[in-house]
Order: sequence, then structure tokens, then C-alpha cells
Amino acid sequence: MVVEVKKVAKSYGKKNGSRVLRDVSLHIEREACVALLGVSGVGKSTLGRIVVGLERADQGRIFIQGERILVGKNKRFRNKVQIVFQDPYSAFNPRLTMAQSLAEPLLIERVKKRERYERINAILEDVQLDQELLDRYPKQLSGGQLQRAAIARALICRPLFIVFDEVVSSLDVVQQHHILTLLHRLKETYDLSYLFITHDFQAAKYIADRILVLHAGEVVDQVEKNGNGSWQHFKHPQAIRLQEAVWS
Ligand SMILES: Nc1ncnc2c1ncn2[C@@H]1O[C@H](COP(=O)(O)OP(=O)(O)OP(=O)(O)O)[C@@H](O)[C@H]1O
Repeated sequence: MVVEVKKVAKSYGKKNGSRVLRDVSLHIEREACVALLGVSGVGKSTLGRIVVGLERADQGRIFIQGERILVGKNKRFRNKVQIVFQDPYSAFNPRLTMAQSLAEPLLIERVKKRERYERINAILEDVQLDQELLDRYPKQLSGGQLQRAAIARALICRPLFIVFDEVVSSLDVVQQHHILTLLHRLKETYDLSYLFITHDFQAAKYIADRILVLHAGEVVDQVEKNGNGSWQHFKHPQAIRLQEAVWS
């Protein structure tokens, strides 16, 4: 098992603060993609940040390959667990060229210059970005190009697990399809596990092996893909509502 989330709870604010996550457990196997589906504000991003160790849970535990993840610790997993956000512009330092941004995680890992160069070129090819973009600054790339660059940077240290938080939501339909196809291919090439956060049932169906529905702080329903490619049916009313919302 690559990821195990056990009984996570999280509130914001002091006493009487609002409880966002009540009791969330999930697991993600090697090379599996689990989609976390839910309406806006239900706590999907909060869970994503907790799972990668960017935010502390009030209760519960996270394990990556059997090792407990604690905020600010686990140096060994620093580059092995990644998160990619919806807005790729905010993910990059505007003063760094794309080459500098892609090299940053490799410098932290003390990768030598020649290997840095080779790995950056290889990853650009993987995400289908032209090398000529390396000298540009973030604002000189389109949203779709920058999202590919964000994916490249998440991949460059060969992670085990990536959280994608609404990564296609700000893109047009054609770009969405390209990025989803790319993520699917990269998962198989690099043996990756994904948590794919979305409010879009169609995107979830396209990329995931299993879809979990988050509602009122808990996973209220989950469905898997059958052997013939069809999906099991949701049972919880909120899950059915989410499914119908995008169909109507
Ligand atoms: N740092 C924070 N401080 C206080 N409240 C927060 C914080 N982060 C999130 N919240 C609140 O927690 C709830 C869940 O937010 P979260 O961003 O996790 O939801 P979401 O399902 O990802 O929503 P969306 O799909 O709109 O991004 C919201 O009510 C939000 O206002």
C-alpha cells in the first residue's frame, strides 16, 4: 500500500471552530488513482494538504509506504510526495525562469549539473513541452503549458505519490483532456499513485480506478470500475446528486 489515511479529523478556528473533516479514511495502492469528489468547500483541498504533510490533522494518521507522515519531519519523503494545485501561476516563483524552477528540487537533492540537465530534458519530453520554454518566465507561458510545467516539477524527483488538486479546472475542455491523458500515461510510466481531487464527476471517471465522495466531513460513498470498464453505482443521495449535477 502506498498511502493510508486513517481516521483524519480537522477543524479550523479555536473551540467551536468549524469541523471540516470528521473521520476520513482511505487507501491508495501502487499505480492506482483514487478520485476524491465533492462540492466546493467540503474539505477536499484540506485533506489533500494533510495527506502530503503540508497541514496538520487534529486527529488521525497518514502513512506513506507504511511510514507515518508528520508535518515538518520525514525528510526522506520530502520529494517523494508531491502536490499540484489548480492555479499553476501561483505554483511558480515569477522571478525564476522555467529552467531554474525545474532545477530547484534537483539542487536540493544535490543532483550534479549534467544529470540535472538530462533529467530536465527528459521530463520536458514526458510532459510534451518544448525545450525553448526553459528560458521563459511563468507569465510567458499559457495556462496549459504552465500546468504541464507544474506536473514536470512534481515528477522530477521521481515521487511515489502525487495529489492533484483541481488541476484541470481552470483549463478549457481540450486542454483538460490533454492533461488527463498525460496524467494517465505518466502514472503507468512511472509507477505512480495519485489522489485526484475534483468536483467534476466526468474527470474523475476518466482518470480514476476508484471514486470516493466526500460529504459532511466523511467519505459517504465509493465506487470502483468494473472489469468491463463500466462503473459501480453510487448509493448515497449526495453522491447521486453530484453525478446528476454534471449530467443535467
Ligand atoms: N486555512 C484555513 N483557515 C480557515 N478555514 C479554512 C482554511 N482552509 C480552508 N478553510 C475552510 O475549510 C472548508 C473546506 O475548505 P477546502 O478548501 O478544503 O474545500 P474544498 O472542498 O477543497 O473546496 P473547493 O472545491 O472550493 O476548493 C471551507 O469552509 C474553507 O473556508
